Amino acid sequence: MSGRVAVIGAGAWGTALACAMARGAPVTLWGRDAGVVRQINAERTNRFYLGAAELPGAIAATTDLAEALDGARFVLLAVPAQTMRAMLTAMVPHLHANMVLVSCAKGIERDSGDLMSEVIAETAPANRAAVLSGPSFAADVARGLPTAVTLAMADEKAALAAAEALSRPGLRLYAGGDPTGVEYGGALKNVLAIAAGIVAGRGLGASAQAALTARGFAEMTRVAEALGARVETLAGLSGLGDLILTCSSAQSRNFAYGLALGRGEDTSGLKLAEGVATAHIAARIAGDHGIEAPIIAAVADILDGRLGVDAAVSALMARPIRVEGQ
Ligand SMILES: NC(=O)c1ccc[n+]([C@@H]2O[C@H](COP(=O)([O-])OP(=O)(O)OC[C@H]3O[C@@H](n4cnc5c(N)ncnc54)[C@H](O)[C@@H]3O)[C@@H](O)[C@H]2O)c1
Ligand SMILES: O=P(O)(O)OC[C@H](O)CO
Repeated sequence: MSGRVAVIGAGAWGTALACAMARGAPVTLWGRDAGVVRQINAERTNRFYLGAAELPGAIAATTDLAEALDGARFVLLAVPAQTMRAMLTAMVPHLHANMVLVSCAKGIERDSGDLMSEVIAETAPANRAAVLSGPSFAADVARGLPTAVTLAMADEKAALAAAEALSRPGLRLYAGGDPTGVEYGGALKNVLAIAAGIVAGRGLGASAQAALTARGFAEMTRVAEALGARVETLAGLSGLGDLILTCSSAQSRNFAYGLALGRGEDTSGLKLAEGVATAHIAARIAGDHGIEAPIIAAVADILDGRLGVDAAVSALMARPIRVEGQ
């Protein structure tokens, strides 16, 4: 399976993915902001989102959706999760049934509780859906640093063909047949990274941060498994791999958001932290299914202003003693 690639969304992740894809073939990059598109084409930079990184000449940026999608075999969707449905709806008139739509966003739709693959299935039912997720900072991928992520589709053989077609020097794709697990891994790690940032910002120590990450992994696995994911998927790149990355680095915008919360700083004006929009719906889904997810619930309560950081930490430490792994 080979073919031209279109990337939708000229923010940090879309531009970084376009850089990687351009190492194999020409790529079109759609952005909604004419100034950003002009800068990419004329100056080979996207300063607001990627600083001074030099972008390859093989990227053709455009604000015209029809032009971006024309002749594309793979369409990489790199817009925020909460805008995915509107984006796809605008794309529908320009789609052909042979295009594979690859969600590269990490989040759960706030109003519906839908995963991005479900949003694709609902808005573009004639197209095959794939999800791409794993430990990958845009700045690293744009520079061509070694990165490995998972591409999952319901049909694992199709996923393998797509992973082969989209792997590039520096960007290695593993194939998977469990899109649900890959998506819950990517979405929930953002919520847990906010929690890890809070712990760091409050100065609670490296031991607490490690404990939070390990218990967060248990929680993420429990939630995803109850919703149909395979446990081994969560132990892979898109679960554990991404959790380790984002729970340990202030380069993560979700961690940075939590850091500010923990320090009592203003969070307005910070860059996109997808976990903020996902926390509440993730906590609700867990509650509706009777799944214990105390860290996710605490993050939702803190973000909604129902609970202070110190009270949340005390409540987590005071939970009944239980057997680990149950
Ligand atoms: N940045 C990363 O390192 C990274 C890595 C992996 C996955 N992701 C995921 O990719 C997704 C996008 O993140 P990002 O880092 O590119 O965010 P970003 O804030 O850097 O860029 C978002 C882009 O989406 C555009 N956008 C915003 N609202 C839109 C709308 N209503 N319609 C169309 N376009 C809209 C913005 O103009 C911008 O170009 C997120 O789900 C994120 O979790 C990001
Ligand atoms: O900056 P974050 O927190 O959105 O994390 C970026 C990527 O998801 C890391 O894999």
